[in-house]
Amino acid sequence: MWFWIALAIFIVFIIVLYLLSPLISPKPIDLQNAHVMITGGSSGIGKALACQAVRTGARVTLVARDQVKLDQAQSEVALLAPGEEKIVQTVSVDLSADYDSVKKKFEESQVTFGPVDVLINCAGTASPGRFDEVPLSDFKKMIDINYMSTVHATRAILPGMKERGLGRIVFVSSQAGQTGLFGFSAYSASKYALRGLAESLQMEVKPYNVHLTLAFPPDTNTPGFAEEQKSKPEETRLISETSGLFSADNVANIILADTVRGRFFSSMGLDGIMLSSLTCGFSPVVSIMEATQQVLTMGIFRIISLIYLDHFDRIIRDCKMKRELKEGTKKD
Ligand SMILES: NC(=O)C1=CN([C@@H]2O[C@H](COP(=O)(O)OP(=O)(O)OC[C@H]3O[C@@H](n4cnc5c(N)ncnc54)[C@H](OP(=O)(O)O)[C@@H]3O)[C@@H](O)[C@H]2O)C=CC1
Ligand SMILES: CCCCCCCCCCCCCCCC(=O)[C@@H](N)CO
Repeated sequence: MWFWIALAIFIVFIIVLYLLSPLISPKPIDLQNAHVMITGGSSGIGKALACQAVRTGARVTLVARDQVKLDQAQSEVALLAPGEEKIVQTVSVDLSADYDSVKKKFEESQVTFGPVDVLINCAGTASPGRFDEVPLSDFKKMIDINYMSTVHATRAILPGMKERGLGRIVFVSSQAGQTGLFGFSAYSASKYALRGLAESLQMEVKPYNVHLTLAFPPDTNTPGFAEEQKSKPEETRLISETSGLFSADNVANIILADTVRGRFFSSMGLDGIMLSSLTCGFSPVVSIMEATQQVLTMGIFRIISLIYLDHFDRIIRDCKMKRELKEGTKKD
């Protein structure tokens, strides 16, 4: 009897929350004719995001350093929107270097395509390795490319969004920006930095109807991923593999859908969703449903995480043993 009363109260509670959700969720934005600027748009997840944005009717600016790769991506993406009108343009700039040139080039790109409605910060790179083997310069490189590029691009675009009282900004972090992992010391730190930035900034810009989305992809099949596989410690590879390998299209579709809805977290896959709930901390709330789910699942996800942590420790122990055995037989 009491069980059924409790269950009924719980169901009513969930229904009330569900009805209240629209009160705190931002209004979805319309991508039709919107100007979407994508850093890192010439490759991998960024290029897949550009394709998806164009399919939904947006005009897209691709930003990266290498003009050859940009031109190649531009023609690929433009094929998706047959017609006379130019819907893809490129900007070649090193986002990590000099803010003034980023600002100038971004201003020029808005003369032709209009003010940026959605800025997606996807430019980034990973150089995995053990803490004491990664070149010291790579620690700075990760901060410059993964973090400072995002600061520069966002700084150049945000004033316009605040003035118009409309905008979406995406930071592409990583699951390695939610938990530190073997071999990702330099990379993880730069991706965690994005979270601090996103939470601070979201609080500042919410009154201007600007919404941030922080995306946490797992391993994703891209040229960047193929490159990092070459130097990745075996431990890092095995640990990352638990979360699966996603296609760039799959990741891009989820990020874009969450951006349109103004969700703060964008995660993919079961592990990704569990990890986001577990590590939601003090992050902004945009949906009561999401908040309820976080509250109800946090404890159980912590228990599950202990099993994962133990599994990761075993991987690391086994790899160490295997290496020592190999070195031992070499000496003999
Ligand atoms: N692939 C994966 O497994 C995962 C990736 N991520 C993150 O997603 C993002 C995209 O990754 P992915 O698609 O694999 O990467 P790719 O290496 O395939 O593409 C990276 C893009 O960023 C651009 N870029 C790099 N540095 C700069 C710079 N200084 N200034 C301007 N543009 C730059 C590159 O162009 P150019 O070199 O010409 O400048 C390219 O367009 C990254 O931030 C990555 O950390 C997160 C989780 C998993
Ligand atoms: C309830 C708790 C669930 C816990 C699940 C934990 C799963 C951890 C797997 C982490 C995978 C990290 C991939 C990083 C990808 C990346 O950023 C690089 N490829 C860089 O390009």
